[in-house]
Amino acid sequence: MFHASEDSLDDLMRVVFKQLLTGRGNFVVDSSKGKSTEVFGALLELKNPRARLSRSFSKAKAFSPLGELFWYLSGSDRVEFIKHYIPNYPKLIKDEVTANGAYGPRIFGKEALAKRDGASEWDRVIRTLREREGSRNALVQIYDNSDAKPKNGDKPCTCTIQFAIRNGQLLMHTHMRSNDAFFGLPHDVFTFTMLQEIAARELGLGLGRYSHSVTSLHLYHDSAATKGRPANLSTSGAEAYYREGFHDYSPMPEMPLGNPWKSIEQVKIAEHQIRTGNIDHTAPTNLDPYWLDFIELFRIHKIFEEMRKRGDDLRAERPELRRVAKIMKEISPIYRLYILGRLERKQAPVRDLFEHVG
Ligand SMILES: O=c1ccn([C@H]2C[C@H](O)[C@@H](COP(=O)(O)O)O2)c(=O)[nH]1
Repeated sequence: MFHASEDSLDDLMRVVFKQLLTGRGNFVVDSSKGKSTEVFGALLELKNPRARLSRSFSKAKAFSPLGELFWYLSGSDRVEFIKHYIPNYPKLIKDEVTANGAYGPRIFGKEALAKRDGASEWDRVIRTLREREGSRNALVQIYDNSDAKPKNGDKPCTCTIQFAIRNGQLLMHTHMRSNDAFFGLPHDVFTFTMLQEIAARELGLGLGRYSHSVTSLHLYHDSAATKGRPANLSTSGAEAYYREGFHDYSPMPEMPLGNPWKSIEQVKIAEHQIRTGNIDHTAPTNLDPYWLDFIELFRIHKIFEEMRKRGDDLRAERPELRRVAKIMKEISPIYRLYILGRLERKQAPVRDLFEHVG
């Protein structure tokens, strides 16, 4: 059994990668998704669930986990939606249209309609905890026995998410049957700890620790792209990440107090508008900056996606990059790292635009 308890996602990834790159007792497994090194039976704890975004050079990603979170919150199983944030998704699940294993419909109902009516699994869990603080019953089962039957390549990797109140704080424990340490783990820790903080706010409780157990925690071996499978550079990526050393500890800001669902609904509308082409959609001005920042990140992601699709030269892109620089000055400085990461090669020729940011 592998066990790690750390303050931040980066510290957790560091010890997990160390185990998978150099630890003892690992297995080498040849699965349908490729060869991997596996630790069988892992228990991870994140002491501060807000330290859920990597601050590294190589794994600093905010747009795709945030997109995936809002995919869940929207109760969507549409590949079109998640593809906007994770372009490889259809290849990974071998379906262009429907993600059979999507977590959102299972937690919030299809298109979150059950959530709107207070009848989703999420609402049941919240009610259970309101009725009985000591409950050990506040869980949502995600993987279902029927998932074993071949529908498409996409079987949920998460078995259960469970919440509990201890010492006045909301704890959360996720159990996964299978977790890709390089790509899946950071996304899953981000989305689940966000759900934990949403539930804590809805219940008016403090945010406790996050724990995460995995049956097969694995790191794929590097492999070239084949017809059905994208290239995988997880092992060399994990080595590069490990060589970076220790990372800055910068938790995300706290979610505003009070029931967050009204704000979430507004962000969901804005996300949909922006993703589907209304890039100038303006959010209600009474929305807390915490949530407005997410909308601006969705806007920046869309701007970059459109630029990538058009493939213009930097001169043509300059007005849009100026807009990105302006947004960057206005939102929480914690997100600058992720925006700068997206600029990559663009940064040098347009350096002047970004000189006075931060
Ligand atoms: O939330 C998720 C969903 C999928 N995976 C990874 C785990 C496996 O590497 C792969 C699924 O493959 P199977 O376990 O279904 O073979 O996707 C995750 O890490 N997290």
